[in-house]
Amino acid sequence: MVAEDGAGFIELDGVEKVFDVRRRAGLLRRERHQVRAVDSLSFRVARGEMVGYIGPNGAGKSTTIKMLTGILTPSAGRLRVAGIDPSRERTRLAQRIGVVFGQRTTLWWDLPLIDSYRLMHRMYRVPDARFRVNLERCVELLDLGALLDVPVRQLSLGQRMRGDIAAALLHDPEVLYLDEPTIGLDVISKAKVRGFLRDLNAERGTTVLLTTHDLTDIEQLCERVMVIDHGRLLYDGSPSGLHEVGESERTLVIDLERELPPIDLPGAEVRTVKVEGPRQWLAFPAAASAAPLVARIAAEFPLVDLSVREPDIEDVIAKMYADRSAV
Ligand SMILES: Nc1ncnc2c1ncn2[C@@H]1O[C@H](COP(=O)(O)OP(=O)(O)OP(=O)(O)O)[C@@H](O)[C@H]1O
Repeated sequence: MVAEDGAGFIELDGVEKVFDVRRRAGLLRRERHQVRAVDSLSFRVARGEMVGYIGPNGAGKSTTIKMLTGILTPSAGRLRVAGIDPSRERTRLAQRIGVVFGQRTTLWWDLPLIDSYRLMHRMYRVPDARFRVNLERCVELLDLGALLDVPVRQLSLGQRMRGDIAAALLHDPEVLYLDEPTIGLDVISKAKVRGFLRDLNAERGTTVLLTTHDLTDIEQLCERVMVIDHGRLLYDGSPSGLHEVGESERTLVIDLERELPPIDLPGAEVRTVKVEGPRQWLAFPAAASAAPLVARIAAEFPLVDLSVREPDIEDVIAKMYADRSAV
C-alpha cells in the first residue's frame, strides 16, 4: 500500500537525470558526453502546499517538472506523485495533475477558447456536471467571459495565460505545475494570476509547484521555496530564510531634522552606508528586527521620518551561488 497523503504527496529520493549528448569535435568526429541535469535530488511536498522552485538558467527545473509529469524517465532514484510512478503510469497520472508552461500553450491556436475547453472535456473524460461547474468557476474568477468565443491567436499574452490556467484546471487536478506563469505579463495581469492561484490553493487545497524567475511571485504566494543549482538542492525553507543564508541586509532610511555626523549606535549590529544632508542610510542584518534600532534612533536623534528598505531577493540568491562556488 502506497501512502498518498501527508508529507509525501510528491516524493523524490535520490533522483538523477543524465542526458547523453553528442558534440562535434572536429570535421567528422563527434564526441559523446553526459549532462547531469538533475543530481541526487530528494525532497517531499505535502498535499496542499504551494512551493516555489527556483534557480538560474539550466539549473534543472524543467527537467524536474518533466520527470514529475512522466514526460522524462529518471536515470536513477525514486519518484512518486500521489503514490504513482509518473513515467510508468503517465496516463493515469494525467487525470490528477495540471501543467501550465508560460512559454507554450496547450490551447488550439485557431479555435475559439471555448472549443479548446470542449476538446479537453472529451480528452480527459471529465463528467459533464463537473466540467460545467469548473468552467463556470474559472470563467468567473479568471475573467474569461468575453473571451470564450475569441480564437486563441487573437488573445493577448495575459488573456492567453489565464486561458491556459483554466484549461489546466477543468479536470480538477490535485497538483498543478506552473512553469513561469507570469512571464511577460503586465502588472495587472500578474496580480490577477497571483490572486487566482492563492484562492485556488486556499479553497481547493490544490498542491502547487511554481517555477519562476519573478521572485515577487514566490514572496507573494509561497511559504516554502526550494533553490536548485546544477541539479542539486541548494536551499529548502521559507522565502525570508533565504536572507539569512545569503547574509543579506535591510536598510533603514532615516530623515533627521538637520545634517549630523554618521549615526553611531555602539553595541548594535548596524553600519551607516551613506549620508546625504539630513538623510542617512543604515544597513542591518535582514533577519534581525528593525524595532529596537528604530526605538533607539528615535530616542537618541532628532528623527523626522524613517522607512525600511527590503533587500532584493535576486541579489540574495546570487550571493548564495557565489558563496557555494567559493567553497
Ligand atoms: N533533452 C536534453 N538533452 C540534453 N541536455 C538537456 C536536455 N534537456 C535539458 N538539458 C540540459 O540539462 C540542464 C538542465 O536543463 P533544464 O531545462 O532542466 O534547466 P532549467 O532550470 O529549467 O533552465 P531554464 O530556467 O533556462 O528553463 C541544462 O544543462 C540543459 O542544457
